[in-house]
Amino acid sequence: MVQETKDFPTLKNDRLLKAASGEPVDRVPVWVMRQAGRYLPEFQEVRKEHDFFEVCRTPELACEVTMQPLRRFDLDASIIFSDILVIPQALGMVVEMKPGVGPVFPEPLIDPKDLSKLQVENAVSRLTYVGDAITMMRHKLDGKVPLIGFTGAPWTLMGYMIEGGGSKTMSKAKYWLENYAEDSKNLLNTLTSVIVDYFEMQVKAGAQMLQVFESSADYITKEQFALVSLPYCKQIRDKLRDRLASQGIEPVPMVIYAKGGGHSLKEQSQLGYEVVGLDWTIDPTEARNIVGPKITLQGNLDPQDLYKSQDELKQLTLDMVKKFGKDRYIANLGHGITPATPIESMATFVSTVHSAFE
Ligand SMILES: Cc1c2[nH]c(c1CCC(=O)O)Cc1[nH]c(c(CCC(=O)O)c1C)Cc1[nH]c(c(CCC(=O)O)c1C)Cc1[nH]c(c(C)c1CCC(=O)O)C2
Repeated sequence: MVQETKDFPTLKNDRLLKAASGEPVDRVPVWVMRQAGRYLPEFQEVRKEHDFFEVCRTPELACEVTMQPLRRFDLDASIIFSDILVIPQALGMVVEMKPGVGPVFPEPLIDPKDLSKLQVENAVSRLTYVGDAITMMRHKLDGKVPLIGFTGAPWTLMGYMIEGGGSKTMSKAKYWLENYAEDSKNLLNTLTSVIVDYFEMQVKAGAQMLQVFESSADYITKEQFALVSLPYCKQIRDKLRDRLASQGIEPVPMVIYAKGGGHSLKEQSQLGYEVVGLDWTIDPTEARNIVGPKITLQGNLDPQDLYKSQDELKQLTLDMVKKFGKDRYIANLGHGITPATPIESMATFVSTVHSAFE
């Protein structure tokens, strides 16, 4: 099988990939969701000069901000700087990032007739800048740590496309599920197929692990999760595998992270993903009992714990890591790091994870 499609530098730190495949590690690997972001003054500097999506679309800028946290902290992975909302953009929707507000869609999907406006054909061709950033980043990393690619899951993307931005209730998207069931399915299928193309492109460009962000699982019931999330996340994994195998390309490990999906850990562990990401509401010991020994768990410190004293943070991090144990575990927060987090806390979190079993 073809291992890599490009001539990339040799990987020096493979703890993340070892943990994902269940091999023993010398110490627990750690990275942080949103590790490139507003809590870093150097990120703010870049954002003063450039619009958020301009950073995403310009490989040099995307690589620069991807690199920023790695210069400061002893992280075991990098994640390409981008956003889950580049997929709705590639489908022809306008998405703006408003400071202090978040993402805004001036023209969200109102009812099913709006689906015909989506430019589905060859949507991935409008995302080549992500692949370019990934390839450039693999060279810039010089094998320091692996590079993670990502996508939003279909339900989470559908939510943003219908709500027109963040929502406290997802009431409009849930209205679609109830009242436009067939159209909702069509939309979820469309997103699934774009995501498979997008992940294929990311792997070919050099992504070494892939994470699916189902960040809006917390708005739906366990029953709805089984209908609108699990089957599509499974299809993403299975279709991507087939697609890569047919071209002789080795698959990369995959992470499913469903914020609020703690009610369905068993089901998530049966999707064929190597790693299940946990939010902070789930107890590590319970999670391990539910998923069994053959899945790698990732997570799950409450991002708010980074606002506590350094001593408290150390203790909470140690307690967490000890509960998860050294093997089949990737340390992370239970959701993205928040903008006012003290930089010192990030350093404490990373070094505490690394020293946990010394
Ligand atoms: C739901 C979601 C989005 N984007 C993402 C998710 C899933 C993860 C999660 O649940 O947090 C994923 C994402 N967004 C961003 C990354 C970059 C890679 C990383 O360092 O983790 C990743 C992995 C950059 C970003 N994406 C965004 C920022 C901040 C925007 C800015 O610079 O103004 C960053 C660094 C903006 C964004 N993008 C999105 C929202 C809701 C917001 C606004 C909220 C916020 O500002 O934190 C959509």
